[in-house]
Formats: sequence, C-alpha cells, structure tokens
Amino acid sequence: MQVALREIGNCVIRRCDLSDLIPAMEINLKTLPEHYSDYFYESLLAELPEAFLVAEIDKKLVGYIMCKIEYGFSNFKKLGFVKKGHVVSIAVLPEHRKKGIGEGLVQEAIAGVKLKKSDELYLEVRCSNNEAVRLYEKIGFVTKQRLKAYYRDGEDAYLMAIEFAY
Ligand SMILES: CC(=O)SCCNC(=O)CCNC(=O)[C@H](O)C(C)(C)COP(=O)(O)OP(=O)(O)OC[C@H]1O[C@@H](n2cnc3c(N)ncnc32)[C@H](O)[C@@H]1OP(=O)(O)O
Repeated sequence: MQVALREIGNCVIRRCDLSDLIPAMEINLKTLPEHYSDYFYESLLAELPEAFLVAEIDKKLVGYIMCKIEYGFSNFKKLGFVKKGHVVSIAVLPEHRKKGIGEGLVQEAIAGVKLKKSDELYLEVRCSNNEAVRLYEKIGFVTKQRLKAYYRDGEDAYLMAIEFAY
C-alpha cells in the first residue's frame, strides 16, 4: 500500500501500484483520444514510479499522471543538454474536476521528477485544451513552442515547460 503524498478533501494522491494500471487505463480511455498499450503503462511505472501517481477517492481511482525521464536539448538554455521530465498523460474523471486534483497531481509529479534531479519538466497539450493550458500556466509552465499537426487528427500542440532550481 502506497503512502499518501497529498490529500485534497477526501481525495488521496499517492504513487501508482501495478494493480492501479487497469483503472488508470480506463480513465485514459474515457477522457483522452490518445491511448497507449498496457506494456507502455507498465514500463512507465517501472522506470519512473516517483512520477506515476494516482488520485483515489473511497478506494476508487479518479485520476492519474504518468511521466518519463529523457535526456536532450533544454527548453530554456540555448544548446544546453539536460535531464528532462516529460508528462506523458494526465487526466481526472469529469465528475471530479475543478477540485484541485489536477493541480495536486502535477505538483506531486514535479516533486517526483525533482527527486530524480531533473532540470526541467515539459509536456504537449492540444492548443484547444484551455482548461489544461490554464492549469499548467497557473503552476508555472510557459509555452515554448507550437508543434504543427502534432496530433493524429491534425491539431497543433503547445509545448509547455517549467525549469527547476536546486
Ligand atoms: C500532457 C497531457 O496529458 S495534456 C491533456 C490533459 N488532460 C486532459 O485534457 C484530460 C481531460 N481533462 C482533465 O482531465 C482535467 O480537466 C485536467 C487534468 C486538465 C484538470 O484537472 P482538474 O482536477 O479539473 O484540475 P484543477 O481542479 O486542479 O484545476 C482546474 C480548475 O479548477 C479550479 N479549482 C481548483 N480547486 C477548486 C475548488 N475547490 N473549487 C472550484 N474550482 C477549483 C482551478 O482554479 C482551475 O480553474 P481554472 O480552469 O479556471 O484555472
């Protein structure tokens, strides 16, 4: 059983267990058009459990965030090569939104990638996804690029990133 990292009312944010993967995949299927194989979920959990987190209310999962670590060019320093966290996916079930659960998941994922000494955290988000963009901006992410036709349906993405100081 994983310890609570943060409590928001009756919602607990904690690390994901293997047994949470199917409920997390179900939330993803209900909430986002981008889906992944079960192998991909398992590998993200194995590689970065510090930033694969779930939100739970009364023993039922209502949200998740999953991330990976990459090495590459900085989104902030010209020609800098850095260790970067990448938010692969985050979602909260519609009936549990606007209670601070999304923010709690992102803040705890930031703490998780900082445990791995990442210099930055970045993500891609649909340009039309105002709720998510507002949430990321509130937390301190800045838009660094517009990625043309990033999604399969042709929509552009914003690449948003946040830099850490230690
Ligand atoms: C990298 C990627 O995965 S990009 C794709 C992101 N995921 C999705 O789009 C999936 C569908 N969307 C979602 O799952 C959700 O909308 C998320 C994850 C984007 C946000 O989750 P939420 O739990 O609603 O976020 P949270 O509650 O922290 O903040 C959302 C809003 O609620 C407000 N809020 C927070 N707590 C409260 C509260 N107690 N009462 C009222 N409003 C509140 C916030 O201020 C924010 O308001 P704003 O939109 O006016 O800025």
